[in-house]
Amino acid sequence: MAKQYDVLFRLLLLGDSGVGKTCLLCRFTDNEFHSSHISTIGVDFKMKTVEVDGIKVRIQIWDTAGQERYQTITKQYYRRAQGIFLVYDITSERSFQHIMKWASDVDEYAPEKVQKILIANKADEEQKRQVATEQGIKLAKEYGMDFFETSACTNYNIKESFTRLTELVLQAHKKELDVLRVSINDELSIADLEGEEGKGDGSGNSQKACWC
Ligand SMILES: Nc1nc2c(ncn2[C@@H]2O[C@H](COP(=O)(O)OP(=O)(O)OP(=O)(O)O)[C@@H](O)[C@H]2O)c(=O)[nH]1
Repeated sequence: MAKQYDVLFRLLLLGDSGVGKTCLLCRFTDNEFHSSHISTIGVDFKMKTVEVDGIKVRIQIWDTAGQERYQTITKQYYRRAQGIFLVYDITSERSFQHIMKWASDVDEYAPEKVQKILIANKADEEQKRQVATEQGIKLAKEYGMDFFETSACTNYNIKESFTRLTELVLQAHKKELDVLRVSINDELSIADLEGEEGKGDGSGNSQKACWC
């Protein structure tokens, strides 16, 4: 059977509850947006294949609950991630301040080699903005991360930010690409999936199977 992708990566979305992690994921994978907020319970995931520099990359994107009470569960997923989106909401100064806490958790629980980018979501809500673009740029610089303002609502910078993180992960794992290369038949064992594609985390924890 012809291979459908060359390499499989795991990316993780982190940030406070309500910053738009689920909407970013749904916009990227399904080009959908819904305006209601149903908090993710535990973790959920979606898959998408993208082509970067001629390499077909299957990305498994884990959407975590931003709520404090799920953090014991969500931290267990950090160590298996190759790339992490740290997401805040430009209309919430609080979500921006909390990026430092998310970043320190990543330092503690994620692999050293993990690639990170900073996402300032809800860029369409200019009239409600509490965090200036310059503040985001400055913070990203301090942490050595790339920075994107995005809008899941208007589809602004969504493909660009997911593609960029995928590129960074590919660069970081160049030497191991041969090891990571998988055939489609190996997908389930290599990915060590906890559920089937599109069925959330398989534990029944997922209330929101990406309705958005
Ligand atoms: N205006 C605007 N609203 C957005 C955007 N992205 C998400 N939202 C809204 O923000 C709310 C929260 O979005 P979610 O994606 O559910 O937030 P989350 O970060 O996944 O939240 P938790 O699952 O609780 O951690 C919803 O009402 C979305 O419609 C955006 O880019 N612009």
